[in-house]
Amino acid sequence: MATASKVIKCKAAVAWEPNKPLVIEEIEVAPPQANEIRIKMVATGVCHTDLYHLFEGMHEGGFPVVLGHEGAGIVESVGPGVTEYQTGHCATSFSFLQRDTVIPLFLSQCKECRFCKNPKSNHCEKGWIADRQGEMSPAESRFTCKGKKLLQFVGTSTFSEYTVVNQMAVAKIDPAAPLDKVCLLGCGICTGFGAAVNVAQVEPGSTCAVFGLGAVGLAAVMGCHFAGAKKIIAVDINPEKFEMAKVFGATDFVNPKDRSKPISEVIAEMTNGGVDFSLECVGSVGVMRSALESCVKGWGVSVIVGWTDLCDFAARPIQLIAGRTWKGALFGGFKSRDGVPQMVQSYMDKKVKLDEFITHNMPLAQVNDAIELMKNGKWYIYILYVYIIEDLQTELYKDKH
Ligand SMILES: NC(=O)c1ccc[n+]([C@@H]2O[C@H](COP(=O)([O-])OP(=O)(O)OC[C@H]3O[C@@H](n4cnc5c(N)ncnc54)[C@H](O)[C@@H]3O)[C@@H](O)[C@H]2O)c1
Ligand SMILES: [Zn+2]
Ligand SMILES: [Zn+2]
Repeated sequence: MATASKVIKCKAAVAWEPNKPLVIEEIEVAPPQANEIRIKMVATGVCHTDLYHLFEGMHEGGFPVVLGHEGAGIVESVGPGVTEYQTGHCATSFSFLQRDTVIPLFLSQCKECRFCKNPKSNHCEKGWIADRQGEMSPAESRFTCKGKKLLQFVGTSTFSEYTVVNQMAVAKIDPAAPLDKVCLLGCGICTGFGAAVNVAQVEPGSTCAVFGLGAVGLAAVMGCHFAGAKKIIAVDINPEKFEMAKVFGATDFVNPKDRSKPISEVIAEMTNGGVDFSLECVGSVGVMRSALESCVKGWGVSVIVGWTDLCDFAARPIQLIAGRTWKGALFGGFKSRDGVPQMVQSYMDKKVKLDEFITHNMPLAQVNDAIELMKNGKWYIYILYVYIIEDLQTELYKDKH
């Protein structure tokens, strides 16, 4: 491969500092080192966690950084020690056909640590998250721009045409899967769906409430429906989200702004004392409490999915003594390298929806428009690296679309 072992110059959206628009820059991407894979990105989504880092997180050491962490791409080259991922050897433009298609992961699965070996957890202790959670990026990076090191957000950085990721954080997927859809499985969809199916373990015939209807919450609604819940109450302060929630299986809709009572009381009245399962997909400590209080005493389970590391949260001990369980879930409880290819398969088998989450297609150059749309609650945003797709569409996508 002509680019292997060489520094690649390409475009990336750089966040130089918090609260400022991203800047499209030419960056240098170093070749992969031992156990690393350099990936040519094809498509990426935007997740609220990117916005959280840019506008709210206050991670002083977290800039300059290349954001983006739910993408899909093609293996361009691999470093020493990488044997499971192929780059192909054909020099023609058709060489992409022979290369592995992959989804980079913010959560690693080394398959060797005690957490990876324990089926009860998906918290690998080898990835960046183990000791750099406060900064949201590993200390090392393969990116530079104008002589400065750029951090790789959560070890991935999908707002770049190329990125380098450790093989323990890369999922190899079905090469027939459309990358411009399955990229969404890199974060939000697995997070919400798995929180319902793997972590809450929603049961057939049960009642559920999902708070927050961004991509994560909509995926949680889809998970509740997949698991056979009979009543799924969708809660959001933006009523425009309800039509979309219906598509994924929501049966009832509550806008807290229309109610004078606490939402937990409204839900208790709708469900004879509270739901069996509730999921918080907002990232607000007040909503977390409300979701817990919306669960029925005795057996109700509430799962925290929304992300915030800036505040403490509170509840009365009696709420747990009364038999409720309060849990949290990272990446929907999926062991990442095992779970993502399985979810890709579920999409290919039409068991989970992805296309319905996509509201906008944009080139990387419009990344700031995408961020604005998401800030304004325009559902899910999806960025397409059109210039790369143009290269590939006659190869990868022929006869498939
Ligand atoms: N735990 C994990 O592994 C993980 C992974 C990815 C994302 N997240 C987090 O999940 C959360 C949701 O992500 P997203 O991309 O879907 O975000 P989003 O911004 O698209 O959606 C959030 C939704 O919550 C609604 N909302 C705001 N305040 C509300 C309130 N008081 N009551 C009800 N609804 C309210 C908004 O209108 C919006 O529809 C974020 O906090 C994100 O950081 C967690
Ligand atoms: Zn995310
Ligand atoms: Zn591990």
